[in-house]
Amino acid sequence: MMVQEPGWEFGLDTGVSTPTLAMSATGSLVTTGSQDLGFNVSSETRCSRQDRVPVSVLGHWGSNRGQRDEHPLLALQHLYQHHLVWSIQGWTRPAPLSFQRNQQCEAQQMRGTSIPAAAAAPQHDDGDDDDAIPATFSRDVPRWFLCLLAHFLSATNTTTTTSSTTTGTSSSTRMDVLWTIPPLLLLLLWSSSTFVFYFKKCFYVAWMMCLAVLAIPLCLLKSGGRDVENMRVIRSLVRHVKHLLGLRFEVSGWEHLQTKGPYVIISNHQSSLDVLGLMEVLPDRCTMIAKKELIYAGTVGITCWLGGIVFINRKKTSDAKSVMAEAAKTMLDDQIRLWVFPEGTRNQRGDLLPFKKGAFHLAVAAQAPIIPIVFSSYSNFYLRKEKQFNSGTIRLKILPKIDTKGMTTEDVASLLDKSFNLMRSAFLEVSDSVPQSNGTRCH
Ligand SMILES: CCCCCCCCCCCCCCC(=O)SCCNC(=O)CCNC(=O)[C@H](O)C(C)(C)COP(=O)(O)OP(=O)(O)OC[C@H]1O[C@@H](n2cnc3c(N)ncnc32)[C@H](O)[C@@H]1OP(=O)(O)O
Ligand SMILES: CCCCCCCC/C=C\CCCCCCCC(=O)OC[C@@H](O)COP(=O)(O)O
Repeated sequence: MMVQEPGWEFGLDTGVSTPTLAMSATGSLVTTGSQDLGFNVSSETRCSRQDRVPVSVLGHWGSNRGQRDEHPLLALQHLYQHHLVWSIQGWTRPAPLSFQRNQQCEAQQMRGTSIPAAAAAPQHDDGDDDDAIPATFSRDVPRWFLCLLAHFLSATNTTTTTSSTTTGTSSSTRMDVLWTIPPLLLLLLWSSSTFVFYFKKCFYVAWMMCLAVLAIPLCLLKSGGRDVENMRVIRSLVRHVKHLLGLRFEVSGWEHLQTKGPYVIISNHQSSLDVLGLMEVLPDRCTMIAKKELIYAGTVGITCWLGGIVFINRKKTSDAKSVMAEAAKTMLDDQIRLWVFPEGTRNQRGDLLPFKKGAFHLAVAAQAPIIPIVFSSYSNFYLRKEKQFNSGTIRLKILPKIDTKGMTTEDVASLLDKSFNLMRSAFLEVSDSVPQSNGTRCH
């Protein structure tokens, strides 16, 4: 029996230095039910390199390797991995195309006229192992993505078309689409580091939001409202997230956190991922100073509020100063520790930003010691510009406390300088020795 599935028609724009693949879901992918995947290329494809050339891809799923009911994705994967992507890359090389795979393609069985005859397909064998994935494969995400999108579009088209006629066919196709999603994600995760980057980032935010949904009632049950003790709940909820993102922490200097009473922790700030390291070492009765915008971060914002986080308006120094003066009093009254990011913003430039003065005023006002904590550079696993988010190790170095007893506002500048210099050399030291995700050392 000949089964017809909607399919794709690909156009390869060869007029630009990096060819892009355009596609539409208007073509037909015809399954013959009796042969291996077949490809077909129109004759004009081979001559008009400057034009948008239609490349019709014919294939079938169902009878590949004798399995009529093989899941479409397997056939699709087969198609992408071993034929389509390879062939399209082949197009960009001086060698002739290699849309060969199935010379027996039964073009005459195809529906519609937009798909050219099989006889026109160039039958070039470049001698490479068909199963070998090209080196540029993983960097070709957009093409991959378009291919996969084409599959979705065509499957959706089928759903729409068939649903008006047969409800049974419609629901089975819809099931096909649903079943395609998880392996599709796996395929993209396996093939594209850019996709991994966005996926991990979105996952991180979404997961934290979900955890916060859980944290809100737990905090309310624990303390009945806003309380620094809620940080214990938040800490235990967040601690596993590092595993989900493939991150490891190596902490040194635990003994320096054994200090009794209130203190001010200062640390460098590279990304929102710092929250994971922060929760790794967060002492009891410790909360943070954060920008006020964070309170609007949905469930995370509410959780931050419940955890007693002190929100400051960075744009209004006078407001921020009075909030911090108030915080110094609360520190002493309620025996609270405060974590401040003295850089005042996220920074991933491979060095520390000059410190703001608030944390040092705070410590002096409360006559509380400062405990610096340094996070090693994330550049061995996380590069925002390059869209890289691999697995990696983060070193956390807890430095000895710096006493502020007897200090006044006059001493703030020198206290800041001393802290900055200590943290900067610790940052360079821990970042230098941190293992790369590929096993080498970061320099
Ligand atoms: C289940 C899932 C739930 C997940 C929950 C996750 C929870 C974790 C949350 C983690 C939160 C992390 C948040 C991180 C951030 O938001 S970082 C950004 C916010 N933080 C900061 O900005 C802190 C650092 N900034 C400062 O300290 C600044 O000094 C500030 C107070 C903001 C003022 O800013 P600015 O004017 O730009 O800075 P200056 O340092 O130049 O100060 C100007 C003059 O003011 C004097 N000053 C500053 N502070 C004080 C003070 N406290 N008391 C008195 N005077 C002060 C300072 O000396 C300057 O004057 P002079 O130049 O010395 O005359
Ligand atoms: C309505 C919903 C809006 C959703 C917003 C997403 C909220 C983020 C959710 C989960 C992330 C988990 C931890 C959040 C804590 C991040 C704190 C942070 O890193 O803030 C950045 C701030 O230090 C400096 O900001 P800038 O670098 O100056 O900018």
